[in-house]
Amino acid sequence: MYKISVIGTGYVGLSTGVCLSDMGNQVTCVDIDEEKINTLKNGKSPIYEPGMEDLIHKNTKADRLQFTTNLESAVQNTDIIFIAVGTPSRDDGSADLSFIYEASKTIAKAMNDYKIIVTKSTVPVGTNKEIEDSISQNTDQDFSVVSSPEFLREGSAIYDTMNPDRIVIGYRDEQAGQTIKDLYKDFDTEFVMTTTESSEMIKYASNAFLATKISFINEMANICERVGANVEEVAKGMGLDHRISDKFLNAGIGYGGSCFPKDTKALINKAEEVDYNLKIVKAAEEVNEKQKLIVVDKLKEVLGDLEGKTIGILGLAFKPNTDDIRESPALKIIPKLLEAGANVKAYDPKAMENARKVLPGDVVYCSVSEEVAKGVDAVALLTEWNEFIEIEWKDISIKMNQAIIIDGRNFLDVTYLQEQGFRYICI
Ligand SMILES: NC(=O)c1ccc[n+]([C@@H]2O[C@H](COP(=O)([O-])OP(=O)(O)OC[C@H]3O[C@@H](n4cnc5c(N)ncnc54)[C@H](O)[C@@H]3O)[C@@H](O)[C@H]2O)c1
Ligand SMILES: O=c1ccn([C@@H]2O[C@H](COP(=O)(O)OP(=O)(O)O[C@H]3O[C@H](CO)[C@@H](O)[C@H](O)[C@H]3O)[C@@H](O)[C@H]2O)c(=O)[nH]1
Repeated sequence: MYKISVIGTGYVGLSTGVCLSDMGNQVTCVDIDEEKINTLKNGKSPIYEPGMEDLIHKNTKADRLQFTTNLESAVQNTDIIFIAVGTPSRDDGSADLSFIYEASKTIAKAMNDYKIIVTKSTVPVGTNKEIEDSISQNTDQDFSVVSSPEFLREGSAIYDTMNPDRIVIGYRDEQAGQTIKDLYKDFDTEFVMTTTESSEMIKYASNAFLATKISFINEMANICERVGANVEEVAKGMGLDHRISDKFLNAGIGYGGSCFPKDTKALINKAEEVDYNLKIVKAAEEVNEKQKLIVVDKLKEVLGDLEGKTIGILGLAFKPNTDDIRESPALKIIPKLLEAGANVKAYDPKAMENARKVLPGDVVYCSVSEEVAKGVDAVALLTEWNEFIEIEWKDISIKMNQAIIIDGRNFLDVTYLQEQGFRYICI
């Protein structure tokens, strides 16, 4: 049993803290956001993540998990400190590391004996070394810094934390690296024991590769459309080759979320810093930006001028099973539709509260998906929530001005929809 504190209660911090406590460790989760900590103290999760609240209840009840805003006392009462604060994009694409350095400084000043500090946040190559330097400038205590990037996906954060494909541990101090490995000794997984620099690069290279894979299949989709091929069948045929694999070959309106857009930008920025032109990742990003707006182009193709037309949007989150809307394609598509003079009605099972805070005020939010269809000229599906499959499309078509569906995620059953009289357009 280890005494652990986790700094930051976002997707990564909360999943790390909750899972480490479920594994029998004593865990204190810390955040500077009092509202989040109060929510957590009341047994609620500040983010929508399947299974999260159950684990919060179970482990707080077992007295293994607590929440606080007091970073100093959390540091003093624990031996291993995970940093899981945000590393958002700056305007130039570089990673904003101010939360990392702020947290490192506070940790250093509070340290009362030897600590292992583990960086879970995604940080550019070289940052762990800088964290080490920053801490040693602010303490006389002995400590080790270990890099252990996180690979969880939102929407399956608990499952991914408990069942990782690999655990990467970058270290300078071998014993500290082994201690972190020991934390996960019950996991049946591969451990990559490496330097902090390689560990940092593994995270960025993985995200950049996955983003590139998505942009690649989206470009294939765009060619397929022009030559009469079906990208779904092309992806299936490609994916059967084990060297390619069928994962991350779903064509659609591009990737969003809090990681791929920000991490590709940060990697490009890092490459520029060392005088290297990262052509492939730049192209992946460029393709992705264009891909998001394909829905608008398709709506214009079928409806002509969008002025005065009403569009129903199904899905606002950047992917299903999350309420996260960071970099969601919906945030690009909806303003474009409004700019073109269209009226927009929208529904998302979990993300409407977050969307309301950032989308223009003239979007009309609906309480159920069926309401979105009433009186619209077309429905555009932007997130593949399972509940959209169960919609009684037959009853819906009669409520629409025109029975047109643009499926931005190639998700719905084309044969069934065409049988119901829909004009079905996908990617
Ligand atoms: N979201 C994901 O799916 C995911 C997956 C893998 C890696 N990552 C990486 O993990 C990091 C965290 O991502 P996230 O989405 O969980 O972040 P987030 O932005 O959702 O949450 C970060 C939290 O840290 C808190 N915080 C900031 N400074 C603090 C301080 N000094 N003390 C205590 N709390 C502080 C904030 O209040 C916030 O609640 C990022 O680097 C991200 O790139 C994210
Ligand atoms: O075939 C695919 C797969 C995904 N996406 C899109 O790609 C984005 C990202 O999806 P996903 O990777 O499932 O979600 P994230 O939660 O952003 O997770 C990614 O980013 C995290 C943060 O770094 C990493 O930890 C994860 O390993 C990595 O998958 C979403 O908009 C998806 O709609 C596609 O368009 N096509």
